[in-house]
Amino acid sequence: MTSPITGLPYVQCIARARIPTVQGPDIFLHLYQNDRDNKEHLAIVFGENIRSRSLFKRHEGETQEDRMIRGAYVGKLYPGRTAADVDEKQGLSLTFDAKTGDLITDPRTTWCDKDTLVRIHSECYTGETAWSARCDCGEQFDRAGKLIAVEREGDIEGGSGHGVIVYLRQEGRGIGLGEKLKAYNLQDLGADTVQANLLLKHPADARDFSMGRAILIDLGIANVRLLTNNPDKVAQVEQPPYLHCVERVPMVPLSWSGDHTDGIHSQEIEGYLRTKIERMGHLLQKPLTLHTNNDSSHSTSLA
Ligand SMILES: Nc1nc2c(ncn2[C@@H]2O[C@H](COP(=O)(O)OP(=O)(O)OP(=O)(O)O)[C@@H](O)[C@H]2O)c(=O)[nH]1
Ligand SMILES: [Zn+2]
Repeated sequence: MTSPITGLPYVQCIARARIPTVQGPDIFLHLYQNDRDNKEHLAIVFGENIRSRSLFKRHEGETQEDRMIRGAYVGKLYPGRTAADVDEKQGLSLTFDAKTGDLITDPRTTWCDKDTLVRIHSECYTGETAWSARCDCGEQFDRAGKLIAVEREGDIEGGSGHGVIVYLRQEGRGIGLGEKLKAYNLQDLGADTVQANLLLKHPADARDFSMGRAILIDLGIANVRLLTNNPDKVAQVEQPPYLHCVERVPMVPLSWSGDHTDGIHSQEIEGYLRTKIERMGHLLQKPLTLHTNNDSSHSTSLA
């Protein structure tokens, strides 16, 4: 199979499951396969009615039980439920094109035509799992989930329980964990995050967001409110006429707000954020407390 949209990878959601979370709302984890790499890219979906077109499409010969096991069900699963396409308890039912098996989208059961809060997140094992204070990935991941769940936080309009975090397996801005660890050693030797990549003969940013676009389109998202500071991501989410960024929602580091006790505090994160602003064009207003390049204690002959 190839994607019907020129240039985009062909993506297929092969399974979805409800995950109750310690943060509050249930999320629906979607696992995607694609025709470009062997990685399992993910979509963390808030809202049962945001539906993957590839997941919900009827497969020839499959039973209602098969569909429930794949996660292609409406409403909520409960012991003894027999139909995937109908949730009798909630009075919900899905309909399909008899010829193609495609889901027919109905606003009573499927999220459509709404501006949707989205984060396109790239994997960061160190920041999300190993508590790294070198980068802000873990904090941004948590904040994205919180902002999608709430109605409003300060002057930011949240997702009120609807939104998507697309989780792309492009660790280390696409260079992989091994190369990122080498880049960290170069950073301890005085290079910044961009210089370290270049010294390793990688581009400053090796990522490709076409997978993210394909996944959002598969989820029926058309108008994106994108949680990011990265202007490149804003540009890369555009796939006219299918997908548009209607708003950029900034992600200001928690350590810059309030009484400065929240968030990540380390010399490394200061250098990282400073480089994102000064060398990668990130749209953040640098606070005065963030040192400039000239007073960095990291400068060595490498820099
Ligand atoms: N090569 C390299 N990758 C890093 C470093 N620090 C973090 N990363 C990776 O950078 C990526 C960060 O991705 P995101 O947080 O999605 O994006 P971003 O470009 O920072 O933009 P925002 O949306 O504003 O957060 C992840 O893949 C991390 O693994 C580093 O020092 N070197
Ligand atoms: Zn990170």
